[in-house]
Amino acid sequence: MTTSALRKPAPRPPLLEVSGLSKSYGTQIGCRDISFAIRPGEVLGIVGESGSGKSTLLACLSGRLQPDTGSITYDMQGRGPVDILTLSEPERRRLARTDWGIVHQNPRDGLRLDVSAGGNIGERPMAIGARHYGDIRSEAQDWLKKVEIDLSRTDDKPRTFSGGMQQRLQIARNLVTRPRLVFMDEPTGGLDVSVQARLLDLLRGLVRELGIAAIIVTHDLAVVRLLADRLMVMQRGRVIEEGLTDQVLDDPHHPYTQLLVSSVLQV
Ligand SMILES: Nc1ncnc2c1ncn2[C@@H]1O[C@H](COP(=O)(O)OP(=O)(O)OP(=O)(O)O)[C@@H](O)[C@H]1O
Repeated sequence: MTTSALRKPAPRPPLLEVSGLSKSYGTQIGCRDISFAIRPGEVLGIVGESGSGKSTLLACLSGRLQPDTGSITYDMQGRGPVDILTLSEPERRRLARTDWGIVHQNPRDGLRLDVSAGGNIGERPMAIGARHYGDIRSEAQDWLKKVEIDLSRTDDKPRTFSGGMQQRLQIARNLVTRPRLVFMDEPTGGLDVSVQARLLDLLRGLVRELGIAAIIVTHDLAVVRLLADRLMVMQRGRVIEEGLTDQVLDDPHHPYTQLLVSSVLQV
């Protein structure tokens, strides 16, 4: 056997690596000294009470907010790891269109309400070069089926949809181009409990099927229990506990995480 046959393949670099990220609003801490890495296909949950810095962190990661310090390195296809804070605005927008998805808590923030449901899904493939109308429409309809929206609604505008349908459409719009990383901000927030459960099942199936990495911000432990491989718990802008989701939830070490877990169990 040659020595090269014995050599182990080099470990794949993280898809996203965050180091020492901080953001303040004047004297108010948004998030402070956050570091973590996420690998391809991995789902990271971020939980914490209101005001703990989850949205600030997510906005910095997805390029919507400029952090004060720290670095965010993303493994770009065909280019390798780049610090996204050094990308030009057009480069960052292109990355957001091709490699990333962003699922907002309020689906109306992530949909074009006056464009048909099919058009909402077809826009992303078109933005990256798809031109054949028949193919785009049939792909849009495949996705409507996947997210359980009746095909008779293809040409209807999402403003005529229920909240749950709008959220499912937003998910289809984001996943149609098979992004490698999806940012989700309270994806089931504002929905009825029964609608939430179905949506969570659907999301879990899609994320696993497509092997997408995701960062999910929520205050709902049921969401992370079902979707996240790993969990970070935030309080007052800092990460106070992290680890495998089941480990953190079944054996929380930090008093705040213990409180969070026990308050859910008491409900
Ligand atoms: N635009 C802003 N200007 C000033 N302070 C802000 C701003 N946005 C957030 N903050 C402050 O930063 C801290 C973190 O807020 P952030 O919205 O990131 O928390 P969160 O965990 O996402 O809360 P929620 O779950 O309520 O959305 C809070 O103290 C908040 O008041």
